[in-house]
Amino acid sequence: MLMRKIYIAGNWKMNKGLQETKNFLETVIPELNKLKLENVIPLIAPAYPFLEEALKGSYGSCMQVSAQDVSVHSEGAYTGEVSAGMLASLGLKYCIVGHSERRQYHNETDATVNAKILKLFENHITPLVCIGETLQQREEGKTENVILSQLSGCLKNIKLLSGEEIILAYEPVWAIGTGKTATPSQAQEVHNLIRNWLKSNYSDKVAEKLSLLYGGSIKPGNLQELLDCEDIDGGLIGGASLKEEDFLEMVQIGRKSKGQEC
Ligand SMILES: O=C(CO)COP(=O)(O)O
Repeated sequence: MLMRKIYIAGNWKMNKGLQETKNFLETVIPELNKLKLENVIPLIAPAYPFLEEALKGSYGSCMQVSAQDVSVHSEGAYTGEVSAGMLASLGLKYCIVGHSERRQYHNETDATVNAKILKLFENHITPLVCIGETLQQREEGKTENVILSQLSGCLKNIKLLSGEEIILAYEPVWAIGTGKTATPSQAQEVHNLIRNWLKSNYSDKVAEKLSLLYGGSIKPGNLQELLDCEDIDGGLIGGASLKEEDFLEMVQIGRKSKGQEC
């Protein structure tokens, strides 16, 4: 029996406006409603202005909606920022934090990510925390050190008991939007490292239950081989999640993987 939840999570980044968000949901939701999805959770992360529309359009279905980021602050004079409390007031249950694009273009550090996780916890929102090494770090043989340091920095003083309080995504920066996917064995190696770190730093239970997604140039054609890896529990998908038919195909692949009933 499958132990962990499998997420097919679309990070839409700065793509899709209001009408495109509506169109996506009008196509995808009726199809999702026909499926028996036990442990597979379809999720989309639209831009802030369309979260409410996405929540409305997904209401009553298994589709989950996530924000792409959150402020480290609770309220006040922070022009352009959106707090975890504001997201919670919409009824939002998930939020991505620490994406490499936030780290690269907005100078976010592991300490920033840590502060954001705490704010999300206070507001009962599940953080989807991204970590991953750059090409240079991989070529210099630093992948393991980088991943372990990101884990301890992002999860500093974060209490995990069930393992379902948080989702982690391993996204090698060199595989994002480049068409270069990590090979299943490269991805599995890092996922196994993360799973073992969770065992040592939390518990067997947390390591067993925590969903660990892979992200970076996933598409319908390569998702199955990634999901075949023991420690990969779904995908955080950029470009390929924007097309309705690809998203649905990837949900189907998730549903059929890991001995899932279908
Ligand atoms: O950054 C990603 C998801 O968060 C991955 O993006 P791509 O799937 O477009 O490579």
